[in-house]
Amino acid sequence: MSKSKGKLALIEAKGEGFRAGFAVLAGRPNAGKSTLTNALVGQKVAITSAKPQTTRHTIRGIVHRDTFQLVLVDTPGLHRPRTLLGKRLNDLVADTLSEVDVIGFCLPANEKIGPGDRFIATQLGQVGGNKPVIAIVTKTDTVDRQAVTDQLIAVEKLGREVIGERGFAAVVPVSAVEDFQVNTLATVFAEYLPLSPALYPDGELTDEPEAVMVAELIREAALEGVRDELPHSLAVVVEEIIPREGRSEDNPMLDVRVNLYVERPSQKAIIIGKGGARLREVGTNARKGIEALLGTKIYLDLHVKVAKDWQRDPKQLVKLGF
Ligand SMILES: Nc1nc2c(ncn2[C@@H]2O[C@H](COP(=O)(O)OP(=O)(O)OP(=O)(O)O)[C@@H](O)[C@H]2O)c(=O)[nH]1
Repeated sequence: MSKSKGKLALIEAKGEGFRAGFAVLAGRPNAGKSTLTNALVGQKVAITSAKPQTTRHTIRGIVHRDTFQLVLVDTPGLHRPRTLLGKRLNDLVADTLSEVDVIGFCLPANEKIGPGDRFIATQLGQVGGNKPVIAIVTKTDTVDRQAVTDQLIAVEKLGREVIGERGFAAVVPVSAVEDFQVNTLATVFAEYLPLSPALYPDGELTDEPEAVMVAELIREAALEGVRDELPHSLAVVVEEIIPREGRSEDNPMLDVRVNLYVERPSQKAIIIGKGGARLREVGTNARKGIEALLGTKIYLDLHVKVAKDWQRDPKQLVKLGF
C-alpha cells in the first residue's frame, strides 16, 4: 500500500503547466505505427494491466517527459476498417476517438497516398469529432529529400480535401528507424493535450511482474471478438520466459511458453478456431504487444488446455496462480 501512495505523491509533484492525455496512431497496416510507438516510448513499452478511465483502449505505451505525459492507445476499429461496414464503423470510430485528445495519422513517405489512406482520413474527418489530426509522414529514411517534400505537399492537400477547412493540425515527417524528428513529434502531440497532472507514474506502471502483464496481453488478444462466449472461463498462465540460446547479443530472442486454460472442449475449439487459424491470430496480435513490452523479439508458444471447472476447484485455482 505504502508503495502506491508513494507513486501518487510522485504524480502530484508534477509542476504547473504539465500536460497529460491520450493519443492514438491511426493509419493503414504497415504504415509504421508500431515502430513509431516504440521509438516514441523508448526501448521498453510501459503498459499497465490496470485500465485508465476508459476500458475501450489498450495502452500501447507512455511517453514520459518533464513537461508532459502522452499515453498512446490503440483503437482497434481504426486499423481494420474494411471488416466493419457503414454506420457501425462510424459509431465505433466516433466512440473510440471521442476519448482521445489528439490523433496521429501515419502515412509512409515511400508509398503513394492510396484509397486505404484516403478512407481512414475521411473517417477521421467525418467522425473524429473535430479532434486535431496530426499527419505523420513516416519512414523518411527510405526516400530522398525531394520525395519527402512531395509527400508532405500531397498530405497537406489530402488534409484540405478530406478533413475540411481546418486540414491537418500539423504535418510532421519522421523516421522511427533513424530517430529523425521523433522527439519533435512527441512535443507536437503534447501541444494538444489538456493541462492535467500525469495519469500514470514514471517508469514501472504496475507492481505486477512482467509475466502477469504478458499474460494480460495474451488474455486480451484471446478474448478479442469472443468475450461473450468466454466471459470468465479463460485463465492464462505464463509457464516460462527464457532467452533463446545461440542468439547474438544485438539480436536476442525470448521463448515465451504459455498455457491457456478453458473449462470445456467447446471453449477450446473457439479459442483455437478452424484449423488453428484463430489461435495463430491471437499469437500474432499478442506477440506485438509482448515484444514491445519486453523490448525484444519473442517466440510465442501457445497451448490451449481444458481444465474442467477450474473456477470451482481450489487446487486448479492455485495451479493457475489465483
Ligand atoms: N526504413 C524504415 N522502415 C520502417 C520505419 N518504420 C517502420 N518501418 C518498417 O515498416 C514496416 C511496418 O512497420 P510497422 O511499425 O509494423 O507498421 P504498422 O503500421 O504498425 O503495421 P500494422 O501492425 O500492420 O498496422 C516494418 O517492416 C518496419 O520495420 C522507418 O522509420 N524506416
